[in-house]
Amino acid sequence: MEDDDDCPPLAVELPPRVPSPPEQSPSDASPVGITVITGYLGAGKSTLVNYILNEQHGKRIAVILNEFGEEIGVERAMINEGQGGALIEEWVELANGCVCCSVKHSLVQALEQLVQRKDRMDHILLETTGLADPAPLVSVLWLDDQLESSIVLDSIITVIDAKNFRVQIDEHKNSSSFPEAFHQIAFADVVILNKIDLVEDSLEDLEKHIRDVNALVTVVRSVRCQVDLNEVFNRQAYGAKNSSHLQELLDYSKSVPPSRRHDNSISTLCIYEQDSVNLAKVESWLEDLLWEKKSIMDIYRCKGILYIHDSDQVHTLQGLSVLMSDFALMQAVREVYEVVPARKWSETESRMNKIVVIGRNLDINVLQDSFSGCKS
Ligand SMILES: Nc1nc2c(ncn2[C@@H]2O[C@H](COP(=O)(O)OP(=O)(O)OP(=O)(O)O)[C@@H](O)[C@H]2O)c(=O)[nH]1
Repeated sequence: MEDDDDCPPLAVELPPRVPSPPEQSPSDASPVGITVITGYLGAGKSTLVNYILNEQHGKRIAVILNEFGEEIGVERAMINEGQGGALIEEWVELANGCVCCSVKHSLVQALEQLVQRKDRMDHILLETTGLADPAPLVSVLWLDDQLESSIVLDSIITVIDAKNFRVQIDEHKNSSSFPEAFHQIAFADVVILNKIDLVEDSLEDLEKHIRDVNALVTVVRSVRCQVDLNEVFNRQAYGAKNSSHLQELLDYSKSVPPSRRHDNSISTLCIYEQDSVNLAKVESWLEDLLWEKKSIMDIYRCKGILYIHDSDQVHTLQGLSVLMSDFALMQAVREVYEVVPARKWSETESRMNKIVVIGRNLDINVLQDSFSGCKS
């Protein structure tokens, strides 16, 4: 375990600009949305950040970068703060390792610094290093008690280099491993399929590979990450109130036929159950699924709608699996899931449970049967 006291300061606090607005307590206003930008080395993450900062969208953006020790300043130097475009209110760099592995405290500290002045920003972008596994990071942003109500995880965007992805798919076609990029796709709410100017063959085929991994993801094609910014801001991918969007996604995923894949590939499956379920049983099922790992299945993420016995509310479910080793500095992050009432069932809709599961070695029979055990 690292000793935090020996570390250099991890977050750089900049002096306030003049005139300083009145300090605001984090609970004073609505939470600030945060978008996590992930993607393989060189995919175009900095290009996306620069594009967002320089577009005329009227939002004041704060950016958090994470880099490894010797690189400090490199990423920052590559970011163009924008002239007449978005205003960057704060810069915070995180040193001493990757956000996802060991610097949870400094990330929370950095975010706390930002939210102290959240009246001066509308949105936060967090650009991760290329090899980052987004899961632990997402769980910190999503569920950390210290940050609760100050920030809200808006979405995860994974930038993919279309040309490189094509090569990776071809290389892994006959092997039992899968491209690292697949892992980042599994956690994404939006995939930006970037550098399409460098690809001559079918983009549909690439999109199909992406959707085979994650049937819930929105795919946007781009050159130099020039995307419609409505795809970036206010997606509320983790919002409990976003049940109608979730419903659309679930209905969409139903229409995606399961394709033939290697047994160990990452894929999406959907569980359906008509009968109402018991909330406590569902929670214990989720804990088994996400934490205990009793089977060979590796669940990365799940999302769904629940029909809870004795409740007139549609409940939404979001779950995330994070390896214990990722939590060297964290405690009590055992159950990384959330089940919350979202809205009343309408008279016309048929009540049922639908859960999309994204993971590796998925077995629909095991998932379906074990969930059926939650019936009330
Ligand atoms: N041809 C082409 N080049 C692009 C496109 N998008 C980005 N690039 C270039 O690709 C290179 C890498 O882009 P970056 O934005 O630095 O990628 P990154 O993901 O931030 O890279 P790391 O920080 O090293 O992980 C740069 O030289 C960009 O100019 C694109 O759509 N087409």
